[in-house]
Formats: sequence, structure tokens, C-alpha cells
Amino acid sequence: MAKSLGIRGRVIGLAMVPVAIIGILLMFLLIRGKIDDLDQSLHTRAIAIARQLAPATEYGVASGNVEVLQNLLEKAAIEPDVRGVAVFASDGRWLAQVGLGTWTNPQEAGMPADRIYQAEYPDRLVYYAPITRTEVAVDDFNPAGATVERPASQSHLLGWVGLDVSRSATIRSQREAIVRSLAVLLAGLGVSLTLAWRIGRQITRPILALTHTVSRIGEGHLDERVEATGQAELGVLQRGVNHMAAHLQTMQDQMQEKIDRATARLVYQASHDALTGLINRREFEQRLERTLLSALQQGREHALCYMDLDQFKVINDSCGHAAGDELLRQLALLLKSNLRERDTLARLGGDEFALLLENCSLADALEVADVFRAEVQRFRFKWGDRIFSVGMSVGMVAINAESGTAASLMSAADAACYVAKDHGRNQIHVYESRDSDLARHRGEMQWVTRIQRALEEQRLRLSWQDIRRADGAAEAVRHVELLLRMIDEDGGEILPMAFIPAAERYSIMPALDSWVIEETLRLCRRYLAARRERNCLFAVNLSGASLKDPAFRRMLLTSLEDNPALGPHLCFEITETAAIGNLAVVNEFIEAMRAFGCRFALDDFGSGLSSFTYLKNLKVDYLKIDGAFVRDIAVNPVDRSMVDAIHRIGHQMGLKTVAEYVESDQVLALLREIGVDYVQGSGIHQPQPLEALCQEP
Ligand SMILES: Nc1nc2c(ncn2[C@@H]2O[C@H](COP(=O)(O)OP(=O)(O)OP(=O)(O)O)[C@@H](O)[C@H]2O)c(=O)[nH]1
Repeated sequence: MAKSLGIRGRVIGLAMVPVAIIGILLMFLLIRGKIDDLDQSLHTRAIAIARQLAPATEYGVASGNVEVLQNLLEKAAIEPDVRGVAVFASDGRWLAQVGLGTWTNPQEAGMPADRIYQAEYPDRLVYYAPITRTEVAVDDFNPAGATVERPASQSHLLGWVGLDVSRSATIRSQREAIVRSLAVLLAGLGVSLTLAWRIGRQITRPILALTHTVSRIGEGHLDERVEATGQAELGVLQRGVNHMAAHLQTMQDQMQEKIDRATARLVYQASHDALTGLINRREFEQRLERTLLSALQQGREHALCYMDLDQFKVINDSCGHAAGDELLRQLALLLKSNLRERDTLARLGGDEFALLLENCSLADALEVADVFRAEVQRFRFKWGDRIFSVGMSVGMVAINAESGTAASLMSAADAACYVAKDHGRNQIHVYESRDSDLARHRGEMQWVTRIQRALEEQRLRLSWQDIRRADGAAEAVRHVELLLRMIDEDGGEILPMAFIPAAERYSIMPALDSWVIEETLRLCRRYLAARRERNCLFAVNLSGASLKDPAFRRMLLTSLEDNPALGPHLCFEITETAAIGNLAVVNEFIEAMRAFGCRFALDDFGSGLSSFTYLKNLKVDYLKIDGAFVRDIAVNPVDRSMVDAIHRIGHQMGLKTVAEYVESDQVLALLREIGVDYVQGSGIHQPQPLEALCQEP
């Protein structure tokens, strides 16, 4: 209870509790004293009356004169508080009585004969005083004739005087005393309470003001202050609270400022590209939405350009990423400086920029875009002692009342940019929905999705096809080429020529080649573990993109370092175009793989027609003659001569020749005639699922 009291309640309690205790004690003592005094005075008066009455009745009792006794009793009965008086004979008989009185037979009750007996009742006191005869001895030698009381032992009991006195006056006085005392006590307590209340208020008012201020500060009203009027500790507390609030307010202001700055920075970062300071794709798309809305609602005409730098990777690859970054920064500045007030330029990511030309017809937009393209072409990028020129391909799409969504506009501009690249780069292509180039692009994009899903859903398989000696002789080591197949959603087999072009164009080849290598290594391990009679040389194709990909090369190197025994069982087939496009990298790779005993074949040789010069520089073991020449040697003498020439040059260089696409015995016979070492094709061996190879002896 005390815990729930406030400060004011406690102060009042502190003042009132002792006052009340002392007051009640005093009242008790006073009332007690008063009651005792009143009782004592009644008792004294009654004893005095009884003392006087007893000897006075001696004669009446002794003589049996009731009249005398009655007179005496009437005189006694008029004394205050006397209810009644009575005289009893020594045998307890009642002799006379005046007034009320409830008597006991004194003789039967054994009342004492030598002293006054008192009986106490709640409303009255009753006294029995003995009446004795006094034997008077006359002393002849006492000249004054004075009487001498004999000793008590010589007294003779004559009877008793009964006196009944009422206590009602005493009780009334007692009640009055209690009421008065209580009134005084209550008045005292009331005064004390008022004083305690006032003192309590004086103490608690500033404290309550303080608690109010502190709770307001706690609620976040940091400008709240308390009036610092207190002295001593209270003053210190009030000033301390004000100081604390001021400090908190300053800190909050500083914190708010920091939060505002950080928020502004985050908002900026969320909408801008960190490298160039241009707006980013997200922000650009939002602005495009607004622009599209104005085209739809107000019939305005705008244009969207998708700009992609040409061969940007060359800068990254030859000078490093920092150079690429610097080029992007400088080009962003260059493009920005050519911007009109109402145009929006953004970096979408990588080397892709977007330009939104508002209130601009397609013809005007073409002019503007060409200015941008020409500026980029004129620009020279210096990095160290090297100077680069850059091209930029632009895809453009008109934004008008017929346009679809912002997303479809972006995708149309992107597709148009792709066509600009496909047409030789550094040019502008305007999107038209009936564009056949765009249709092809869309077809490839669908393949990209299907390949990625096939990889995720593990719907890729390997087939194998024998590469046999052309003369039909058996070989100690079996030579097979592993061929990639995709299984479509319905379980049908898709040949690589359907999806490889899209995979090459959209950089999925390293992922496909990684899958092929992993499968081949697994197969090779299983084959070796089975300890067959004939060893096997597994030939797999590697794309130019994979050869250029450092991560892919690292993966292959690590796999062979972990399983060096597999090296002599692997043959990598590289196309002529892939090898020539990356001669330094390919040669380095061949060196590294040869250290593990791997062999190499130059695939589709002859298709590039730039081959012979490079052939000297490539350390390969096999030369695979492009099937396009082989297929028709029976009917086309030029093709036959080409195959013959390739074979002879290959042999001159110490290479084994392989003819692909051998589909008939007639072709096989001609190849034997030419002297080609190996043959491969449906006329020799139809590709088969991998399981069949594992079951072969
Ligand atoms: N330095 C740098 N390079 C980046 C950044 N973002 C992406 N790239 C690289 O930019 C290159 C973009 O390549 P692509 O546009 O596909 O190819 P490209 O060489 O420009 O060839 P085309 O576009 O076909 O003409 C990739 O190699 C990315 O790794 C970047 O912020 N800084």
C-alpha cells in the first residue's frame, strides 16, 4: 500500500501517523484519568455519607425508633446521586428505607462488621456500613468527663446502613469527556492534515513538474523544459534535467541530420550508377513509364535509344577492368555533354547506355543518336601509352500512342541494338515489328532459356560415335567422339546444331562445355576402372568462348591435376575459327594440357579458308577435314581436291587426318584412295547413347 502512495501521500502519512498516535494516546490517558477522578469523587462522597449515617442511626437502631431512622434517611437521601438509603438490623432485617435501592441481606451476605463494604454495578455503587454500639467507660479520674472509646474489640454490631448511589451522572460526565476529547483530537488531526497537505504540496509540486517534464522528454518532446526555481538539491535536479534534455535535443538534431544525409545518399544510390553518376536502369525505367504515359494520354512522340559499346571487352581484357571503368566514365561525360535539357541518359549496366528523347520525332531522334554515335567514334581513349577508338551500336524505337509497355519498349530497343551489332556494329538500327533479323534474335533468345532450363533440369546427354581407321584395320586404342544432345520437355532428342549457335552468341558455351567435361571425366574414370581389353581415347569439342574463359581453363586444369591418369585418354577438338581467334590463349592451353598427355584435334578444318598459315602454329595431333568437303567428294571433284590437299598438307606436318561426314561406302573408298587416316560419319558408325559404350567389350 505504502509503495503505491505518491510523494504527497507519503509526506502526509509521515506527518499524520505520529500525530494521530500521540493524540489517541493522550486522549486515552485523559479520558482514563477523568473517569478515575469522577469514580473516585463519587466513591469518596458515598463513603463520607455512609460514615456519617452509620453512627447517626445507632440510637434509632438501638432504641428501635423507626421514625428517627426514617428522618435520618430522608436527610441523607437528598444528597446528590443518592438513589436510596436503608437501615438493617444486625440479623439482616430491614428497618427503614428511603428512595430506590436494590438491597442484599447484609447478615446473609456476611457483610463485615468492622468496615464499609462496597458492591459495584455498572450503573450504581452500593455501600453497607456497619452500625455499632460504642461501650462508653466513665473514667472517674477524668475530670473533664470526656468519654474514651473502647478498643474495637469492644464494639457491638447493631446493624447496617445501606447506601445506593447512582453512577449515571458520572457516566454522563465520562461520555462528555470522551466526546470533547475526540472533538479536540479530530480538530488537531484536521489541522495537522491541512498543514501536512500544504507542506506535501510544497515538496511535491516541483517534483511532479519534474516527473511530468521527464516523461514528456521520454515521449520524444525534447524541447520540454522544467522551470528551474528550486533551491539546493531540487535546483540541481531541475537544471540537470534541462541540461540533459538540451543535450539530447542536440544529439537528436545531429542524428537526424546524419539520417537525412544517409537517406539522401541511399535515395541517390538507389537511382544512380556509382561509376558514371548517370541514373540507373531502375530510375530510367520509371522515367520511361512517365514518358510513355504522356505519349498515350497526350499523343506525344518520343524516342528510346539502347546504346551498347562495341568490343568493349577488348579494353577490359587488354588493359584491365580499371581501364574499362575509366573508359565508361569518360564516355558517360562525353554523352552527357551532348545531352539536351529535356533528354535523359542512363547507364543500364556493363557497357550499355539508354537515351530517352522526349518530344522528339523518330527522324529527329535518328539525327540526335547519330551525333552521339559519331562523337563516340571520334573519341580516343588513352590508357598508358595505348590509344583506343570505340564504336557504339544503337537500337532505336519510337514511343507513341501505339506503344506497348515500358518493358516491351526496352526489349524492342535492345533487340534493335542487337541487329545494329549484327549488321557490323557502330550503327543505328530502328526497330520495326516485322524485322526478320529481330525474329531470329527472338528465336535465339528462346533457345537461351531452353538451354538454361535443360542445364538446371539435367536434360543434357552424351552420345558417342566411333572414329575408325580408314583402311579398316583394328587399333589397339578405341577412338570415339562424344557428342552433346539436349532432351526436350517431351523426351525428344535435340541435336547441337539447333541450340549451339544461340549458346555461342549468348555466352552459354562455357557452361555447356563444363558439363561435357565433367561427364567425360566421369565416363573415363568408369571406363578405366572396368579394365577393358582396349583403352579408349575420348574426343570432346571445346568452343572458342570456353577456351577464352579463364574460369573454365582453371576448372579443367584442376580436374586433371586431381586425376592425372585421365590425361592420355582425352582428346580435345577445337574448331579452326576458335583456334585462330585466340591463337595465343589456345596455344598456351594446348601446352598445359599436353603436359598431362592430352591430345588435340583441329576440327572442321577448311571451313575458315584462312587455315594453312595458322596450321604451323598449332600443336595438334589430328586434322579433321570439314564434313562439307567430304560429303560430296564422290560427285564434286573440287571437294575431292580440297580433301586431298588438306590431307597431304596435314601429313606433311606430321598430323593424322580424319574425314567427317562419311555417309557411304563410295566416299569411304575414295578416302582410302586419298590415304586419309581415319573416318567418321553415319556410314561408319551411327551415334549411340553412352550406355551402349559402357556395355561394349
Ligand atoms: N570495366 C568494366 N567492365 C564491365 C563492367 N560491367 C560489365 N563489364 C564488362 O563489359 C563487357 C561487356 O561485354 P559485351 O557487351 O557482352 O561485349 P563487347 O565486348 O562489348 O562486344 P559487343 O557488345 O558484342 O560488341 C563484359 O566483359 C563485362 O565483364 C564494369 O562496370 N566495368
